[in-house]
Amino acid sequence: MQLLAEGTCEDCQQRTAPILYKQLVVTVKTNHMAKNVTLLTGFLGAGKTTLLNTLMAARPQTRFALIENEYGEAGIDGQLVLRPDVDTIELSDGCICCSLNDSLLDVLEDLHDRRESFDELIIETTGIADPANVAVPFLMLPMVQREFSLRRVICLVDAELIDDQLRDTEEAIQQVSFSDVLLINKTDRVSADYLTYLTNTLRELNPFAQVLTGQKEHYPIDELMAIVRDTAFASQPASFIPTRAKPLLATPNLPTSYTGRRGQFGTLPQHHHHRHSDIVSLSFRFDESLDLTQLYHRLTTLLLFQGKDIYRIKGIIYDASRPQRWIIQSVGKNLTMIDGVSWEVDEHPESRIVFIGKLLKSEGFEKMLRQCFTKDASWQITNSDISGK
Ligand SMILES: Nc1nc2c(ncn2[C@@H]2O[C@H](COP(=O)(O)OP(=O)(O)OP(=O)(O)O)[C@@H](O)[C@H]2O)c(=O)[nH]1
Repeated sequence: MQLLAEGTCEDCQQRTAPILYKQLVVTVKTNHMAKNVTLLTGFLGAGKTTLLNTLMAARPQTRFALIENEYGEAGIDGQLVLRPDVDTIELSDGCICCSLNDSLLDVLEDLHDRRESFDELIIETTGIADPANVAVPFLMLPMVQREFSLRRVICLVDAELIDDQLRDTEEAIQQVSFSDVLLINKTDRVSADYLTYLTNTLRELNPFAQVLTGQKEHYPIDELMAIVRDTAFASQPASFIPTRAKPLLATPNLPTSYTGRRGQFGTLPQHHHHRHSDIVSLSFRFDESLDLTQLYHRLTTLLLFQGKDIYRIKGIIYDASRPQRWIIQSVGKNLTMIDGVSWEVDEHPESRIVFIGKLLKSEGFEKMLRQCFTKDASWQITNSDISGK
């Protein structure tokens, strides 16, 4: 060990506090280099991508890397990210809290290899992810901790639907109870009294979280950013870590069975694998034109009669009678359709649509979509039962 009187950070060329041993200089340097990580969670359709776009637009100088996880096969979310310069890594057809946990480590290793190309990392989870499981590598693997500092877990909460979601799904409870910040979104859809009730309910469920409110285009970005920059999550004393995380962190004996993954960041214990009971995603992809008006009417009817079990519809639609792609979305019974960018001349237009809900069966959806095709559609169907992943 080399004795030093003082250190100079090679990255910022500023003098550090007097440091005695070279080992300590190394520690200071690695802390300096650790990339800040923000985990964005929240139930299906709560507004994660909407907030993400606002956050990134508000900080044009920051070079973001983004991990976009969606468990539908269709790969739609990446297309909804508005800043074209963002280094987006899409992990589709599974959830990084369980089936794709190893893939998350692979992506982190890859990002570490090109760490000079970005300043901060944002991870948008799927709407049914357990954020505690996504956080595990950042809290338990020393190699990951050294390179990535999980600063905050922000949970988007749909003001209108969260009450039902908390009643009906374990996933919504996990998300609310693990997060550091609960941002009640879509305040335009509820009354002020209801908002007060909701704030109290959420505070009871997670007394450690800061509760903020906001709506599309009016997010408390400064407040949110200040929180993101707050004390490193991983170094908080255990008493400040939300109750749900404690069993994970307090595991006295790590299981001896591992996934078998080989990589510089190590492996995760298998006991974090879990199932998303009953929630199914059906993904459809096809390259023939479909009638947008017809589709809109059929989806409206579908939501009217089956809305309770359909948590989310997302689609990018090709209608040959229109120059642009159309983005169709539903959350609860609210269906919206907006036009997106035009198809490029050399682009192969195709439609992708995903339905996510409780025990959905593909036959009915397939039949309905077939009825919306303008003519002779050739298409490909995939569906996946999340509970098996
Ligand atoms: N009325 C209203 N709608 C909103 C607000 N924020 C987002 N939305 C809409 O809610 C829908 C879902 O928003 P997203 O940002 O895609 O939600 P998400 O959480 O990323 O969705 P998933 O990734 O599928 O879980 C979109 O149609 C948004 O335009 C809001 O404050 N008010």
